[in-house]
Amino acid sequence: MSDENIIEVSGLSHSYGDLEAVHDVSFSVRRGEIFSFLGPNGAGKSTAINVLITLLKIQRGNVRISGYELSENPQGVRESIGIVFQEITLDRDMTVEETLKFHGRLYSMTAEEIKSRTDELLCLVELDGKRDRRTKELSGGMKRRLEIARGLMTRPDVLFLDEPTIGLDPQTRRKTWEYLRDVNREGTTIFLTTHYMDEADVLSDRISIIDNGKIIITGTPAELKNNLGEDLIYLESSDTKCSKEILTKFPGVKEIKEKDKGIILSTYRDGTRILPELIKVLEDSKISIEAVNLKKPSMDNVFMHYTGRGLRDGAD
Ligand SMILES: Nc1ncnc2c1ncn2[C@@H]1O[C@H](COP(=O)(O)OP(=O)(O)OP(=O)(O)O)[C@@H](O)[C@H]1O
Repeated sequence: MSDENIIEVSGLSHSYGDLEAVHDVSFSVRRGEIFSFLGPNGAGKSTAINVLITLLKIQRGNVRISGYELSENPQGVRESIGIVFQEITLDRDMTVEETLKFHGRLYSMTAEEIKSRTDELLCLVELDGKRDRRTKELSGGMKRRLEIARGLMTRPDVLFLDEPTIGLDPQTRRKTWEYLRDVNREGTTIFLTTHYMDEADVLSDRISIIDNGKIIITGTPAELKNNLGEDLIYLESSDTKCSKEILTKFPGVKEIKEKDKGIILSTYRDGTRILPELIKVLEDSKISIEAVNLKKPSMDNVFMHYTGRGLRDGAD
């Protein structure tokens, strides 16, 4: 395993009877990154994550996490990971503090370690003031934060989260993203599955789009969007007609339309790269630029491009 990669997966497949839920999936996660599986319901995300966290027995392929080969040493893998499940799995009658302490004892942490880690994590997820509350009295967002804290009790190398913000309201989702970023800044690698495009987009260092059990493409959110090309550039200049004539034949420009006081260009390649070149060409022709706007494709466009269909954003 390369030191850089904390998770390495190659040729992973998993079937339920005749149904192949995960098909020949390969990817790696670098130490310290936030990596997401983005795909619709039924894409195979939970199946894949459940194999990685040792809940499902590996059928085909190789998985290496934190230096442990999953098929040879599932216990080693278990000890190096933390898990936050899709469903709330808290004991309703335990208090916030008891939840973390119980987890620490379960994993044979020393009393001293349990106390200091509990204090640290309750501060991190801002539940310090709720220590003595029973978990059944917490809001959905607080429960999720407590589960994240519990997953971090043993200082895992990697925290796995299956749909971390499912069922939460938009504001609580954003707050949860902030906590996850803080956790990541502390040095924990994060692997998550999501069907929310905005979640994958704003939170991840890299994303694998998964559909029908297969990884369609992997990249940073910017790479995935930039690769699509077809950015839209709005440009107002001192001479609209002349600008249009000059830019029609410009390499990378797909189409030009006049709009409002200027022109709109759609591009074949990354608009951030074409834009400075366009500006230079116009300025060389003594045309001055008065306004510019660049619109990048969204993750919706990316998903649509690679899978041929849409994935509802922000919906359950
Ligand atoms: N225990 C099971 N037995 C049989 N089929 C299953 C089982 N679990 C999942 N599947 C099927 O495997 C496929 C992948 O499901 P999986 O839950 O991995 O997808 P997902 O992307 O995580 O979706 P979701 O977010 O809805 O859980 C689906 O067709 C699903 O119906």
